[in-house]
Amino acid sequence: MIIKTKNESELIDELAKLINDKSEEAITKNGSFKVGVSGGSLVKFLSVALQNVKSDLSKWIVFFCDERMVPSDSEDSTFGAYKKELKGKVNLNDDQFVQIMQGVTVEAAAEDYAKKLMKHFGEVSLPKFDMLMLGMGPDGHTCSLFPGHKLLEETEAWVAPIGDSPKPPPERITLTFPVINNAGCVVFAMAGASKAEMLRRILVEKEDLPATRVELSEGEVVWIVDTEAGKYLPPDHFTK
Ligand SMILES: O=C(O)[C@H](O)[C@@H](O)[C@H](O)[C@H](O)COP(=O)(O)O
Repeated sequence: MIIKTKNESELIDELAKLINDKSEEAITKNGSFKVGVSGGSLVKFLSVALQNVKSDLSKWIVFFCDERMVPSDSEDSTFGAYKKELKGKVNLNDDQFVQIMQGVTVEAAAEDYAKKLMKHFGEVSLPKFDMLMLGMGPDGHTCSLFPGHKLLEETEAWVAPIGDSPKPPPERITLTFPVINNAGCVVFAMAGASKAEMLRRILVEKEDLPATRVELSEGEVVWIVDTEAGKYLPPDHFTK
């Protein structure tokens, strides 16, 4: 589903509506909302959207779709960015974020994060997130899954280490495609002209890029774009 909005503020409203629906559904059914978040521009969108959701935030468990191997007080830390942006605005405690282990190798951090997922999801064949909020970079990457990288072919691990990320910092951990594509819902929220050409290549040309490979086995992928980001998409591509 592709939703076109006039501007960033409308985009944030649509994102908030989707979060309300998905979190309410999950909390009613399972008593918690297990959601994965990315870094980048999403942090700012969420810091506004979450002020307008009616969801019971105390029932949220927040995971990272990818995270950089840097201390949380580093400017590069996604957890650090959320702490800074949400502070005083959104009622999510630090301990509701499932954080990655720092000060160890990327391999050890990925293994530890997979164990943390197992603790929350049980010993299932694949964890099922209620929702993943993904970003897409100018090269079509999503999470820390970059074009042409061997991690695109990962079929076993839930969480993979990456030591050679083309986007700095080089050391990160990331969810893998089997986990991403098992989610109940994925949302990409995109604003600005810098996303327009890549969105066309992904959604119209369907070029084999990481973001194109996000295809859920059961749930729905929702793209929420503003006018600028969606300017090269044909009108018949929009659901709304
Ligand atoms: O570690 C990262 O780099 C981010 O988690 C990444 O996956 C992000 O979601 C995209 O790069 C999009 O970032 P923007 O929304 O800022 O373009």
